[in-house]
Amino acid sequence: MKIILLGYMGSGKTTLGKELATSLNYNFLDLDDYISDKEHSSISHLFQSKGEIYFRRKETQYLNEIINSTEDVVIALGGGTPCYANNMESIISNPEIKSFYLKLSIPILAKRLFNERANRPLISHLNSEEELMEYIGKHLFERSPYYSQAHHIINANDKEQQAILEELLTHLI
Ligand SMILES: Nc1ncnc2c1ncn2[C@@H]1O[C@H](COP(=O)(O)OP(=O)(O)OP(=O)(O)O)[C@@H](O)[C@H]1O
Ligand SMILES: O=C(O)C1=C[C@@H](O)[C@@H](O)[C@H](O)C1
Ligand SMILES: [Mg+2]
Repeated sequence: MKIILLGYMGSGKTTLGKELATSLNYNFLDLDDYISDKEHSSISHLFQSKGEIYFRRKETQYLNEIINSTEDVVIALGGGTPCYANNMESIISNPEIKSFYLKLSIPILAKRLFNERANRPLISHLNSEEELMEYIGKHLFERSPYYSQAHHIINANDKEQQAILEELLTHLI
């Protein structure tokens, strides 16, 4: 089986994905790290040097490579992965995959991301938490229709990592 965590930047996909994989004794794969390794470049540098369209093409290519493999794995997607090409369709139509949307409110995401925005090329130029909140609000509005197609929607607001992990596990065992 493959378990996919998806959601906005900063929603905890990478952090939680590692924990979930350990609990299930599965391998863990972070799609952003996978792209960085394959392309020998950080995501920020890839955006700068080759542009977002190139990044999105590679993101879809590597997503398909991973989901068509045979191993049991927990996969943390990039924040935008579900919203490009036919990525969400590939995920929900595959009977081997269970997907989870980690849903968080705009103010919580903004608070979390403000100090971590440097490595996230879409938001690194924003100068205040208010500006970031405005950006996230608009962006989430566009992305929610994709995220909401996940098999399960997990309300992750104000929840400790352990509580979210336990909730995910109830859907898996
Ligand atoms: N349940 C939680 N409560 C509080 N903080 C959390 C929780 N889960 C993750 N975090 C923190 O939120 C930040 C973002 O988490 P993480 O990098 O896992 O998000 P992500 O969804 O993988 O983001 P991206 O899409 O940009 O890769 C980190 O600083 C992490 O420690
Ligand atoms: O939300 C997005 O579009 C992105 C999120 C990150 O995980 C990276 O995949 C990249 O910075 C783009
Ligand atoms: Mg991540």
